[in-house]
Amino acid sequence: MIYTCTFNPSVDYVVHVDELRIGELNRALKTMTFPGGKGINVSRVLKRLGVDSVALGFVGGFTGEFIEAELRKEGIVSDFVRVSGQTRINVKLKAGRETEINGQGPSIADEDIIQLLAKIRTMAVGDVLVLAGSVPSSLPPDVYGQIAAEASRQGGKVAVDTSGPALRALLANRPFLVKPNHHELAELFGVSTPTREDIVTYGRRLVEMGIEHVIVSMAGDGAFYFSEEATLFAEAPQGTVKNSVGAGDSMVAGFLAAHADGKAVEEAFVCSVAAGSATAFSEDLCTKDEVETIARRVRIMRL
Ligand SMILES: Nc1ncnc2c1ncn2[C@@H]1O[C@H](COP(=O)(O)OP(=O)(O)O)[C@@H](O)[C@H]1O
Ligand SMILES: O=P(O)(O)OC[C@H]1O[C@](O)(COP(=O)(O)O)[C@@H](O)[C@@H]1O
Repeated sequence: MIYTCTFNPSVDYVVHVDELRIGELNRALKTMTFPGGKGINVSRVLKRLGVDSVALGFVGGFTGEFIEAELRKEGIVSDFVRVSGQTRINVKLKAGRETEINGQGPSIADEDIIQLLAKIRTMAVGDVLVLAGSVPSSLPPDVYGQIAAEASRQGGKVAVDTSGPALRALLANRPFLVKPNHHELAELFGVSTPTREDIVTYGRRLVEMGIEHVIVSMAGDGAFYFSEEATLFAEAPQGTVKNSVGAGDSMVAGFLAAHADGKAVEEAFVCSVAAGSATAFSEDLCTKDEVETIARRVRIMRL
């Protein structure tokens, strides 16, 4: 089974305006509301690709209830810990360019973490735990490390999509998959504007640190895959970007879905890139048909 864990879920409120006028009244052309947060997006894309998962994490308030209800509608099993605060609302402004305002999220108490750990203890050997998204500011950044260590004790494998201190703290646990974007990778190694050579150097360094699969996404500039056996590069498929929120999460789901299906890494990487771009070209997350259509256009280069 694949478990996704979102410490800081969100209701993603997408607002389209023709032009953003700061300091004035703006009227939206269109608004949309989605259950969000990185692990939740991974669960939603996995479902669309025909793979079941259980969504774990912390939810609270009416926004938390919205997320649970939306996942139920999509046939996704969730087993969240209910916290006393309210799940955040993240504003995604589309005014030609994309601007995001992500909320802080509720406080998580020690008892909430204990409840989550109890759920992790039910994982079986070979299960995958996806730890994705930011850690609420009330928690120490190494909290993901504790959760990852518990998953490993159960014989589970850990996939990671987070950034900053939380990502740094998790590397010691040798996750089976990490998917930073190029900015997150550069930050990890203290570089401000990474060249492609830097990305290859640091991607390979993560492999040397014991990480089995490393995917580095670069939005419209393509993506790299690194493992002990291979360094691969894929150009980003061409298309019109409608909403790139969740593109990175879709990459994680695309890779895991193909991997769960026993596909070779090249094919899993193609599925990952296709899922990322299919999401970027959609209002919501990608569908299976869109991923399959775009996958036919993805060309992999072995370096
Ligand atoms: N402008 C774009 N054109 C085509 N594909 C895109 C575009 N933006 C994102 N993608 C796809 O989504 C993937 C993840 O995007 P990225 O923005 O790097 O991730 P994150 O959301 O984690 O920052 C890319 O590797 C690519 O496949
Ligand atoms: O936990 P964070 O880093 O604040 O990110 C949360 C946001 O990221 C998303 O999961 C989208 O992530 P990506 O665009 O990186 O795939 C949104 O649904 C959510 O609003």
